[in-house]
Amino acid sequence: MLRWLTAGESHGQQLTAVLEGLPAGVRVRTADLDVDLARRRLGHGRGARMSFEQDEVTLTGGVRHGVTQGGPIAVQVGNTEWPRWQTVMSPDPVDPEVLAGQARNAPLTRPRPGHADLAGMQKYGFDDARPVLERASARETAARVALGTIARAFLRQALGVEVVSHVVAIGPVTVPDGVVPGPQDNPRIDEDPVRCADPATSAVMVAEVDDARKNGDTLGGVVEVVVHGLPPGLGSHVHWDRRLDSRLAAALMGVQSVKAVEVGDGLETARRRGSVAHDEIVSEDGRLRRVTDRAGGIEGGMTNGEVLRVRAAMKPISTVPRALATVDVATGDAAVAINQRSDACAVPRGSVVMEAMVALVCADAALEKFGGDSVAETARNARAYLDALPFR
Ligand SMILES: Cc1cc2nc3c(=O)[nH]c(=O)nc-3n(C[C@H](O)[C@H](O)[C@H](O)COP(=O)(O)O)c2cc1C
Ligand SMILES: C=C(O[C@@H]1CC(C(=O)O)=C[C@@H](OP(=O)(O)O)[C@H]1O)C(=O)O
Repeated sequence: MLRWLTAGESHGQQLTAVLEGLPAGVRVRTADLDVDLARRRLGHGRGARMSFEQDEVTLTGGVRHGVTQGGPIAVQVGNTEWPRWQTVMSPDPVDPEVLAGQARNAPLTRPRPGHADLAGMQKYGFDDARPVLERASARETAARVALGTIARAFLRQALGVEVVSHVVAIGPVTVPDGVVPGPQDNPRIDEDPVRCADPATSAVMVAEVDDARKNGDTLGGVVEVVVHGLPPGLGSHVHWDRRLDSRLAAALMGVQSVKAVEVGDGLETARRRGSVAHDEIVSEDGRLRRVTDRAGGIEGGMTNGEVLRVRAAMKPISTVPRALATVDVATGDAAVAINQRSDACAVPRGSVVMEAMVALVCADAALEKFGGDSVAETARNARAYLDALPFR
């Protein structure tokens, strides 16, 4: 079983992530993590913080000379902004007089509709939203992306699997049907300002983001993660919580701002008749193949050997510059919500986070099926399984 956990606050000293259960022998370097962390900071619509802050990544456990050792893998992602926050976010008590002189420490009492502020303050009995937003913030996704890079390296080296993603909608602007990136398409998609695989749609998306920003507004959208090369039979049809679709949905819904997940053609499938909703099976040169991939590569909660496709819908950012109505909980008076700097649209960055979550879940499902204390053993077990498949 693969397990992972993150700790750390948005303006804290660093994020910490631990990944446990990965076999030995996976080749991964700090520079690989840097690449994905840099991808997570890009995208038209990103906020100011993305340009001035850096992710300082350090592998502090489980990897030696560029190879995993079988033990828990620990990663730190340092915040280069820490020197400006070290008083306000100090883990140890600070002289109240010093703290009082810090504008940054002023209590945040105007909760943002759509953010975690109010519910978190009520739940924990805080009179300041600071501790809530510090942990609710999607800054935490940097730690998940770092772990996702390691899971992706395992999938590639054990099974030849590639995880890619693209933005399929920003606000009302949607890519045409049938745009599905190939296994090597991530670098090309990374070059697009909104990580859209269709250049014509990308231009309209960029204009939509510009228009929202000009009007003091924010946008959400939909990303699709596509996984090439998964063998059939990952996941399970026998228990609800072992189904791969339920695990993917939970992992994607666990990303800040995700409000819906679709597998394959998802909601559209529900509107179709059965005769045009499924993927018919044909035999070609002695191999079984699907004519279409409407199911997104999952049937009965298991991979079916086709390309896996899952979509996650992100709501618009809740720190809306044209601030929303709220109540100042310190006074009970009507107010406008906290409105600091914010992304206008985080969907392109979000797609890199969703890739990481899908890579982690697929790696977990692969280890459940094939096991292995070394990546070579996992690969050997997978090959033996594939060679013995009764219907290929
Ligand atoms: C990559 C990414 C970047 C985000 N950036 C912001 C942001 O700049 N401002 C903001 O208010 N929310 C941002 N969010 C969304 C909030 O973190 C999220 O809405 C909040 O934690 C409440 O959780 P919920 O939307 O799941 O209910 C971002 C989300 C992601 C995935
Ligand atoms: C820092 C990151 O994203 C942050 C996520 C976020 C939120 O509320 O989720 C709010 C913003 O932070 P701040 O309010 O300090 O400007 C984003 O910049 C990051 O992704 O690395």
